[in-house]
Amino acid sequence: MKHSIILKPNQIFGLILCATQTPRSVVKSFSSRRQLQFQSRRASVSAKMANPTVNDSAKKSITHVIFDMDGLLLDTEKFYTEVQEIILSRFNKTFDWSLKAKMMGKKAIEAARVFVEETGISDSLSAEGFLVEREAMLQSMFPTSELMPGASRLVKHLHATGVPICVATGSHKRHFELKTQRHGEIFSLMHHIVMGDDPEVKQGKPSPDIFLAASRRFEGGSVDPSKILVFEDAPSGVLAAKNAGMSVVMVPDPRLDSSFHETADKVVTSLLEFDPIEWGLPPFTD
Ligand SMILES: O=P(O)(O)OC[C@H](O)CO
Ligand SMILES: [Mg+2]
Repeated sequence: MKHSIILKPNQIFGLILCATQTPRSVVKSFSSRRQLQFQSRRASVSAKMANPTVNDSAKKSITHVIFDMDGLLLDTEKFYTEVQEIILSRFNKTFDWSLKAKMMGKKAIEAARVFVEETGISDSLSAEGFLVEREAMLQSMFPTSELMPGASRLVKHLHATGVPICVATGSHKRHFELKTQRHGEIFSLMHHIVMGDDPEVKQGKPSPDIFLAASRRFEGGSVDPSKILVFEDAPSGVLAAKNAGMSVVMVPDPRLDSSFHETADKVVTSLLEFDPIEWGLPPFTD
């Protein structure tokens, strides 16, 4: 008897993109279904292709936590927005949140390609040229980075109660150093930090590379992704966590279209709103 598999158009597109961008992940995709979420219409992140929300018993099995950095622990997304607005104004164009949603969380060169192509300025400004142009502005802004509300409280709480924590950021090392120079106390509590220019991070978010690399570096070796809770602000980051088989709490900027919320297992307006009990983690005592 013949068997046939019928895929929807967006699933076919997702598989093609997986095959061209992340061959290692494609192998996993057929057993997990999650890879089908990898891409969507117009190569942007889609919240419509959402995973089912994790059930209560899965939530209670969380043992480890991974934090995103830009826009989640640190209020640094505003710097990227500002320099992109400045550069686009030279071309009499405006920057908006639909473009922001496609760029945020990604590795610099990957976000840069999205920027010049989506705005139609690639004939005048290359992705590499864009990165050079914005660099001086960013270097002056990053040292002023501030923590997001609730970041210090949550990181200190998890560390104090013995929950292993780490950071997985698309930001590369040079920028990481500038952004965190006033926040050594918080970042020193992390067991490890994986950055976008790490050799194990072949593809930026929404590839699962960075979260899987982070999961392998905890004390005692590789941690089962189903026991890991990720905190993210970006659509590409939420998708990366789901592609890695992890649970994810999203803390989105209120200007981000709410359709991007659907992929997350939980959405909170601020880290202050997060309740550890819901995930089987030690309760706050303050
Ligand atoms: O959100 P992060 O920490 O992965 O950083 C990604 C880029 O550096 C900024 O969008
Ligand atoms: Mg982020």
